Amino acid sequence: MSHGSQASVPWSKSSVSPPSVASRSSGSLAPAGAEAVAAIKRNTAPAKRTPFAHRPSPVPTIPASFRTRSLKGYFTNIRHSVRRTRPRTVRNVSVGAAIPCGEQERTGVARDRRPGQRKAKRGGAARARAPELAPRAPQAGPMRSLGTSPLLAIFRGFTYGYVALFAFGFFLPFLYMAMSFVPMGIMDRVGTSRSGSTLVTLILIAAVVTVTLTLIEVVRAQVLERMGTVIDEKLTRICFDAFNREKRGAGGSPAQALADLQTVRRFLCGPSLSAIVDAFWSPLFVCVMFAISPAFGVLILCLLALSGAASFATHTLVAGHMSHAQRLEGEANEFGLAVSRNAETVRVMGMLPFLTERWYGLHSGALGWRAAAQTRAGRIGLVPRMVQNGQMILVYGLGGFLFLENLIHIGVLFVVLLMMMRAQGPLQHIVTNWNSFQSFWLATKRLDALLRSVEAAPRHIELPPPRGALVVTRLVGGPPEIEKPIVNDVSFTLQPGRILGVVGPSGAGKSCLSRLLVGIWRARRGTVVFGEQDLTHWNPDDLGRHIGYVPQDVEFLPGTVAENIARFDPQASSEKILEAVDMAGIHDILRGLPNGYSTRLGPGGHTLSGGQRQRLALARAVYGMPRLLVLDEPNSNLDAGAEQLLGRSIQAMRDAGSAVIVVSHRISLLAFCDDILVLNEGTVQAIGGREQIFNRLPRLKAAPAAPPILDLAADIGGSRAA
Ligand SMILES: Nc1ncnc2c1ncn2[C@@H]1O[C@H](COP(=O)(O)OP(=O)(O)OP(=O)(O)O)[C@@H](O)[C@H]1O
Repeated sequence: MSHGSQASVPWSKSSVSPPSVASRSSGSLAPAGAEAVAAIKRNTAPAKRTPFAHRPSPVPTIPASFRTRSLKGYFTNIRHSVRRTRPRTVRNVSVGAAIPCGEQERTGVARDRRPGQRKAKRGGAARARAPELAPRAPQAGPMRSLGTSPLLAIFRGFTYGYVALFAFGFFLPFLYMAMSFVPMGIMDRVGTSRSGSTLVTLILIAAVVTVTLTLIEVVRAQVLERMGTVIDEKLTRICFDAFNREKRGAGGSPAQALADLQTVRRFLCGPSLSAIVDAFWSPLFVCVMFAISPAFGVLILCLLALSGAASFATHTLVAGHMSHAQRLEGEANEFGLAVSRNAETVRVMGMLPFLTERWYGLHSGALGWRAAAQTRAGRIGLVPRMVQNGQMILVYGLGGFLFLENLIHIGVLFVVLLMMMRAQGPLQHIVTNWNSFQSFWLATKRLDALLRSVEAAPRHIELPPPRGALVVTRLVGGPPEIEKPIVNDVSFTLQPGRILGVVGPSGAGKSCLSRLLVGIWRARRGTVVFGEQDLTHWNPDDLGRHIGYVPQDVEFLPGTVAENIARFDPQASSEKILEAVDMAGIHDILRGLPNGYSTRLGPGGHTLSGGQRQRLALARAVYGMPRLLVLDEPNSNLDAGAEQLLGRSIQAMRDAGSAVIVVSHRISLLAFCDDILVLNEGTVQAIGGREQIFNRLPRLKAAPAAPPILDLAADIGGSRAA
């Protein structure tokens, strides 16, 4: 049986003829694909819109007024400061990082391009020369120099906004003071003169002050909220993008980066910042108290010192307990998530009781440390709390004594109480929320490290589409987290229009080699040159469009089948998606899905079988007809018929001029390969043409040219038909 014959698999759900991959090379769609295109076009309105394109749900977007003038005068400052900072921020933060912010900076750096946008001129000198890399000045180490901190550069954009907040903070104390004098006036003037008009005047003054205070507080909260939104908008995509690229020493996870961003945003735009601003004016209230009577001044200073010392002692003495608790909480959460991920296996093998105990051990450990911390903090805070609860008595007692000594007027006590609250309030907030200040500082350090790592990334110039061989020279590499390289001294050249099969025993390093070839890991030594350019010269997003990759463990992202095939490209055309489907020969799978191309995948979506996942992953890999296709065990879950389709797909890709690498344990797939590389313990044991290797290695030679199971399947089909 020839390889080109169609596979008929009697037990498959639909006996759809595999698409005619031969017609692909002529540029026309295969019949099945053409039908589907026609069907899609019939059901599509407006005509220009692709049915696969992501349709955004009507979620509220950031109001334009957040970036434009909405509250005249004050907001003008913020808007100007943001606009003035934008170029600097872009230069500092996102150069070379290929951040998909949609802004094409004029830095000469290759940015994300939408499909359809033209690349630089093909061929010529650009192709022949190695690209000029313009490395940035190294900026290792988090928060090494505040002056060069990219995060600070972003915050600097809000200088005027923060100055305005500070100015608000200047007026507020006077308004609070004015408020505090009103009850004193009522007691003093109205009490002695019994004048109704004086009372009305004082109440009117109080009303005006109250309205002004409330307005200022509301405006201040709104200003902070809007600044927070702008900070978020400027940083969210950078953080998400940077963390999902290489982890350049920043540590953590994407979720951590976004959580850090939330922490920074909440701090800078929440009550903590207002407390800092207000705290600047606390000395003014203390001075007023000193002016009323030095005794009150000393009292407030003593109270402040006591509460500060208690908070410092609490934070210092429970820090160890809290860090133990947090570590165990993290471990318990991770363990719990791992158990949930493997819930079926856990249940079926009766592991749940043991795992519950293990998880509870971690969880109760965390609880224990927290309880110990709380007990200790409670003991330390006992005296300050008592003093705080009794401070009114202290003020009244001291005030009564001073009144008896004729040193103060009794009505002054209202002023003193209010001044005390205002002086203590912000400082109290800072000390009681010291944890949020610490979290802010740590989150800032991590974000700064992340942004510096983005800055330190090499710049990439736009390269023409790769044409030419994949040349691997003395490649050494492996997982970055382990010191010893897995792949050692591997060299080979793969011309376009060839299929290389990589075989070897389990653990030989085949998957590691695949990862190095597609650029997931960087080579420690040696080079991988693709289309006359070293892989490291490419902007990863540009390179990705020329590479198709099917990993060993296939995962799909939350989205429709079509979106997953189109790699979530919002500009994907129906034709391109169908071309990929056609090339991978998965029409039968699509017909079996509840909503065809619109079936949702990922968590909560439709569950595909292992074989279906691999075939769909192949469609995603061949989307856009990449020049290099690397398939890591793409047939491990396939039946013989599907394996035949896979073989035909890779041959079609080869015929279209792609270089194809197939890692496989199954010898049957090697029949479709032109060359074979045998890997063992990370090194090349043999490499050459298929027949040559078959002749050298008896076990491979024993493999038939076509898988026998296919004949068997055909026989079964034939006997059934008869
Ligand atoms: N991320 C990683 N971290 C640490 N070690 C790894 C990592 N990935 C692979 N290894 C190690 O590298 C070696 C080669 O693994 P690799 O997955 O490349 O083997 P393979 O030839 O693909 O095996 P198989 O055919 O079983 O998939 C193994 O010993 C494995 O433990």
